[in-house]
Amino acid sequence: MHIPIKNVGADRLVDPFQREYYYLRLSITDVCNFRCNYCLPNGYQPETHKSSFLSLDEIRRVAKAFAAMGTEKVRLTGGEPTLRKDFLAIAETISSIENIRNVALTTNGYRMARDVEAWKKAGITSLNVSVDSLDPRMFHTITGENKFHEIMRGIDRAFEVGYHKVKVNSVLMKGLNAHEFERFLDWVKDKPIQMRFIELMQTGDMDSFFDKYHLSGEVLAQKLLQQGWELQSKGRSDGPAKVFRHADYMGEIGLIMPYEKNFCASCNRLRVSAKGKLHLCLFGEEGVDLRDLLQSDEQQLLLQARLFSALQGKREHHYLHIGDSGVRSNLSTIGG
Ligand SMILES: Nc1nc2c(ncn2[C@@H]2O[C@H](COP(=O)(O)OP(=O)(O)OP(=O)(O)O)[C@@H](O)[C@H]2O)c(=O)[nH]1
Ligand SMILES: C[S@@+](CC[C@H](N)C(=O)[O-])C[C@H]1O[C@@H](n2cnc3c(N)ncnc32)[C@H](O)[C@@H]1O
Ligand code: SF4
Ligand code: SF4
Repeated sequence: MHIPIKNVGADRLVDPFQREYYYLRLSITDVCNFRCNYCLPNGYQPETHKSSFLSLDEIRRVAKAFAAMGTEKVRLTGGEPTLRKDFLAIAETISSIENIRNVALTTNGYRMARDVEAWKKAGITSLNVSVDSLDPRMFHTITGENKFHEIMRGIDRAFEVGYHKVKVNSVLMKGLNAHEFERFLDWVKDKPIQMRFIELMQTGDMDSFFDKYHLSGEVLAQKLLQQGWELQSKGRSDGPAKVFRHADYMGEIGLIMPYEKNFCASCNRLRVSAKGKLHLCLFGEEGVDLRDLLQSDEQQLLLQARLFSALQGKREHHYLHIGDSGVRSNLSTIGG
């Protein structure tokens, strides 16, 4: 069956609130080798009746359909995306798709020192690496892995192979790593690093963890403003961080504050899980299966029509402020 896309208005990804989607967060595996206490405290647990993760061809088809509808940036995430054996082929494939200008990666950095040069050659244009602490022991406590020095070597290596900027993610938690805030600021004084502090988000797997460790990003924003940091404006395919700059610092600071009022007003991103479900929001719904329309190149227009029609059901915002994280038990199955 042929669906005339133009006639159903499905050529751009626009939702009922007139938000347009330029940014696809594509999870390519649920598997992870870390055990971050806020994400997978017991490590990745393989499913007994597991369906496989999207193949390279399926990934190419989904990215092509999004690109045809205005997507200009694809972020590879997971689980730990770099654990996939065909990771380089995935990066190369996506970076060769017309209209995709930015192929970004979010990683725990485990393979970075060894592989970052190959990532660059394969077309990864920007790197976000998670570093929850600058203290090797605290890093181990939070992530379950004693890999701090290796990750730091990976960041140095990224600059050596030609990345001009690296973004570093840290979930700041009360009584754990929150006291490192100033230390992180000092760390980026002479480095082209955008240091991002992510507010802990409540997920279904958490019981008292959230109440015990959650730290409001608003407090950090006030501190930055008092210290002379200035808020910068954003581009249309930028993520949700509020970015601050300071004349005395080479690095930047980004604050990701999902509990802030109006956080979702500028939502510009959609997600596809490693098993091929479209998720309209990081929180909330079960997802819309796309896999049956990823089996041949000829299905692209049908796929686009499904994407557009699903998008019309997108909610205006998440319901985290009333403690509702929907079906999301942790963020590793959707890539954050
Ligand atoms: N609540 C919420 N959190 C998000 C959203 N997008 C990203 N995040 C969180 O922001 C954190 C950092 O995300 P990254 O994968 O580094 O990417 P990003 O900051 O969105 O993207 P860039 O601006 O391209 O660097 C992760 O913990 C995500 O879970 C979103 O739409 N909603
Ligand atoms: C799910 S991970 C996937 C990519 C990669 N494994 C990594 O850690 O960078 C993406 C981001 O989500 C963040 N994250 C995971 N669970 C979170 C939570 N409950 N609250 C806030 N951020 C979270 C992580 O810190 C990481 O920066
Ligand atoms: S945050 Fe990333 S590295 Fe840590 S457990 Fe989750 S998926 Fe793995
Ligand atoms: S929580 Fe949902 S609606 Fe809000 S910014 Fe994130 S993906 Fe968009």
